[in-house]
Order: sequence, then structure tokens, then C-alpha cells
Amino acid sequence: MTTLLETHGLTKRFDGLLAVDDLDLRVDEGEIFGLIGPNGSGKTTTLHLLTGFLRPTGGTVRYEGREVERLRPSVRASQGLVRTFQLTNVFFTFTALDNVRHTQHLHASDSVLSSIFQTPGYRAERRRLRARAHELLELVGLAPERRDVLAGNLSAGEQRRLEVAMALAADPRLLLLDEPASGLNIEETQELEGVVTELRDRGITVILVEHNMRMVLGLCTRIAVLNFGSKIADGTPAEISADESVVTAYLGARRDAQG
Ligand SMILES: Nc1ncnc2c1ncn2[C@@H]1O[C@H](COP(=O)(O)OP(=O)(O)OP(=O)(O)O)[C@@H](O)[C@H]1O
Repeated sequence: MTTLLETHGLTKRFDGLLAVDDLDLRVDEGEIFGLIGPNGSGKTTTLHLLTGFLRPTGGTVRYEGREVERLRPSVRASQGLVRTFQLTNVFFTFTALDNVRHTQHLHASDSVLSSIFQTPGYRAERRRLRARAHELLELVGLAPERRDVLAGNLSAGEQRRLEVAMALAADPRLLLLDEPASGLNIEETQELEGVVTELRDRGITVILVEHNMRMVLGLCTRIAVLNFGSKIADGTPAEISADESVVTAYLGARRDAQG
């Protein structure tokens, strides 16, 4: 198994608060890797550190064998380390297709001159990208008749899957999904699970940050559990479900929430 992503001693401190504490992770190529933990345990901060939206206070992030913790998010994305954004990147007044096309343009390397003069090469590339956008929407289960619907008029489940299609426009090798099932009903969650499985089958490695335990336990090959910024367990779904410290962390969190 090839290691695709590794962190060593990854740490993030916000003033006095240790949000991520000396975290070692290893994600192998072809995995669906789960990152779970109670509210405030450091999952989102970890995701920001992996993708470059935050700089670590200490430690390293290795992707494809190279240290990337100092690289900007756009540079990491161009290397295939891509994340979703919980709908913040979706333009609700654009159609589903135009949202994907827009994301493709953000990653394209067209020269200004070729676009002004509409060279044959430029036009062929545009046709290729349009066909690819249709393919991506189909891959996430947005049928051709949904392509031209405004994103704001899609169902919650369709919007989540559109968000995945937009991330796929960057051609990820490793895709980080940030709570993709939040706000979805059971049926929508199952459709999303089908999409994540399909991505894995197509060779995309996935890191899934998610509160829905049924989804995480059902999909992931391995899971790491955070609590107060530290990793308290990692292993297969069966190992994690049977781990006393995980059960205690979740029960403790629930008691705190109940006051
Ligand atoms: N920019 C910031 N400045 C200060 N503290 C922060 C910042 N971002 C996160 N934190 C704190 O770091 C800790 C970890 O937060 P984080 O959002 O990573 O947790 P999480 O596991 O993703 O939580 P949730 O499941 O609720 O999304 C929390 O105590 C949070 O308040």
C-alpha cells in the first residue's frame, strides 16, 4: 500500500488553545479514511492544516512523499490535494453546470491571448471541458435534466453532490470531504455514500470528516478519532466501535452538551 499523505507531530495553537496536538496520521492510496471526534475536537482545524488554509504551529504534512505544509492551498490543489467547502463556494444563482464550469476556469491555464483570439486549440479545450463538466455532474448523480437548474433550486442532497462535482473539476488524487452529509436526510445521505464509493472505485483517495457515524463506519477503511485535539484512537471501523476511549469521549461530549 502506498502512503499518500502523512502528518508527523502536526500541531496548531490558537493563543492559549491547543486545537491540534502532536497529530500523526497516515492515509494510504485508495482508502476512504475517516476523521471523527466530538464537537471542537480539532477535525476542521486538521483539514485546514492538510489543505493549507492554516499554517501549523509545528509538525509536518507530507503529500506524495514531499513536505507541503508551507505551500499555499492553490498549489496543493494543483498537485491533487483538494477539498470541498460546505456550500460556501456554490453560486446559488448559477446553474449546476455553470458552477462546475466556473470551477474549471479557476483551475485552467488558458493564456489571455488564446482566449481573446479564440484559437482552434482554445475552442477544442473549451469543448473538452464542457464534456468533462457533463461527465462530472453525471458521476455525482445529477441527471442531465438537472444540469441547467439554478443551484439554489436544487435539493440539499443535490447541492452537496454538486459541491463534490466542483471539487472533482480540480482532478483530485486526494479529496477531503468536510461534513458532506450535514443537513441531509437518510435517502440523500445514501445517495452521497454511493458517490463516495464511486470516487474510491475510480482511484480517488478520500478523507471524510463527518459526524454521521453510520456513514463513517459503513464507508471507511480506517478511522482516526480526535478528542481535544489529540488522536485517541485509529483503526478499522470494528476496532474503533469497540474502543473504550472512543465511547467515553463521545459519551462525555454528550453529557457536556446536556449540561
Ligand atoms: N480561528 C480560530 N481561532 C481560535 N480558536 C479556534 C479557531 N478555529 C478553531 N478554534 C478552536 O479550536 C478547537 C477545535 O475546533 P475545530 O473547528 O477544529 O473542531 P471540530 O472538531 O471541527 O468541531 P465541529 O465538529 O464542531 O466542527 C475549538 O475549541 C475551536 O473553538
